[in-house]
Amino acid sequence: MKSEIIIAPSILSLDYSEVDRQLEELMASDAKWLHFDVMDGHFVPNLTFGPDILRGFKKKTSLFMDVHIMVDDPTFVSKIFIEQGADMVTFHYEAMNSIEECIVLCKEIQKQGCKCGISIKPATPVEVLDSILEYVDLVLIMSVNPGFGGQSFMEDSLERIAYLDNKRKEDQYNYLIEVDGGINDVTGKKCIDAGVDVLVAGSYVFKGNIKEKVKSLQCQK
Ligand SMILES: O=C(CO)[C@H](O)[C@H](O)COP(=O)(O)O
Repeated sequence: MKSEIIIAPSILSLDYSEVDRQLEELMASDAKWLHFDVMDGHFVPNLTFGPDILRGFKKKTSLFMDVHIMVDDPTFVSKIFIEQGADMVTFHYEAMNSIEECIVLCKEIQKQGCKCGISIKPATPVEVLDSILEYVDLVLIMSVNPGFGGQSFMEDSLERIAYLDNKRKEDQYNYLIEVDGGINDVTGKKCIDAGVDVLVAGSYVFKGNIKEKVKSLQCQK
């Protein structure tokens, strides 16, 4: 069955001097999700948004709020973003002590009425996630080292995506596969062919005509 690819523009690359105009363009585009990169300056070497920013965006748009927390304390941070209306919270395997702890947090997030994703950095073997796959709503493959927009896509991410897609078919799991980092019309197509459902794109979407850029990423799988 064919399904539509979800495009999740990352507000990391949004031009904050043009925020109203860019948000209007986004809402007029085919993008259904908005991707929030929350960074604490410690888990990754960059510092970004707190929950007030999410609350502000919620007043302006009904786009699905996809919150990726790159922080040392996902238990605390997930809670405050859920309180402000996150629809999906994705935390990092590397920020937790064990996969068992990840499963506990995943269930806590879902109990709070929010969908839960798990993410891994490029250096982490994808197989570490095997035992959490039955619980999560989404798996996010980082195709750059997290921290900054504008980096080049790591091609070996395609094997990791294909692994998750095969596993999902074999074991009849329902999670979405998302990829983030260096996504454009060329790398995005490769990811779709490998089995991805959600493309996060920052600099590609926000540099140029937003509606056209989103459209160029959108195709059937
Ligand atoms: O999570 C991120 C960085 O850690 C960003 O979402 C990602 O890098 C998107 O930016 P770009 O599309 O410019 O690569």
